[in-house]
Amino acid sequence: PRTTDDYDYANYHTLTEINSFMDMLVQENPSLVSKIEIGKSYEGRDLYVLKFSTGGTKRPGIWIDTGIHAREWVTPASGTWFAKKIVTDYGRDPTLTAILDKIDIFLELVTNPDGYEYTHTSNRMWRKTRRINSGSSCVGVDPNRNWGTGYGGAGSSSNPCSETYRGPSVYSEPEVKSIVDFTRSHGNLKAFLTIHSYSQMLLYPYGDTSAPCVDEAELDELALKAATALESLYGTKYTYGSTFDTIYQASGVTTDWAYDEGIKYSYTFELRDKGYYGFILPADQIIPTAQETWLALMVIMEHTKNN
Ligand SMILES: O=C(NO)N[C@@H](Cc1ccccc1)C(=O)O
Ligand SMILES: [Zn+2]
Repeated sequence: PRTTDDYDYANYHTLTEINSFMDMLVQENPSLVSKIEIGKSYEGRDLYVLKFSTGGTKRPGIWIDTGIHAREWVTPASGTWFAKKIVTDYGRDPTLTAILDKIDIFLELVTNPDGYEYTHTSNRMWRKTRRINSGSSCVGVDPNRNWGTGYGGAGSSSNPCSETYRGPSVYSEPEVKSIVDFTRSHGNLKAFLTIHSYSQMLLYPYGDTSAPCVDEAELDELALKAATALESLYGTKYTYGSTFDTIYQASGVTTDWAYDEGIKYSYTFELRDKGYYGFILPADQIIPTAQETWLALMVIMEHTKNN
């Protein structure tokens, strides 16, 4: 495709195609979109973040990442649609325009590029990074067990062959450490949204413990509003709650870390479906999934702007 208008949002794309989408989007919208490199993956690929900003300095920011788990293809596909939606709606949709006039949005589309590439070339069901684990024939670290809060807890594994292997040390994965460093140097993120699939859930801290987080009441009420908005489009039903209560114990996870960094509005989305297709969601569900999820994201971003 020569422009982001004729990019095929209704299909899955390679890393190369997603990278060229980002470059086209920046070229077409130079006053709104820029591309930041926050680091390199284990295998040396660039870790790119799209920044959507209408100006200012040190404005509050909202972080969204997709594709942290390699096989969860509907998430970078949805993220690409989100990116196009933002540039299309700015100046047209009053709610989105009001958000972007006050807050920056940071969107990392392919958060685990080594793993994503591997799902295209070798193993569609790959989840983890592609770190070579010394002393083991098993490859990869679970980037959703490598974060600081709760690192090493019962909801993660010390076995390199496990799909929830926590890694040799906290923040060992450059894909994770790059986000940690970016977040801390930015210092003014107000929401942290990490997008996974599948299960149709909206999860807030904590995953590592059953203990409620300080802001549980507010996060729960906001999750209800977001899930209700999502369901309003196509009737897709989400469950919501703390990770520990809603899905299972998980330690060293993104959302717990972000919350403990002081980013109150920290959620994990688990997109479609509930297991019928699972990670292999048909491409004809990409746009409906993105559209309904966007309604939930708008609720959370609006609340973040107003609080
Ligand atoms: O990989 C997935 N979903 O995509 N399962 C998530 C479940 C989850 C979600 C949020 C926080 C902790 C755990 C996982 O990392 O085990
Ligand atoms: Zn996942």
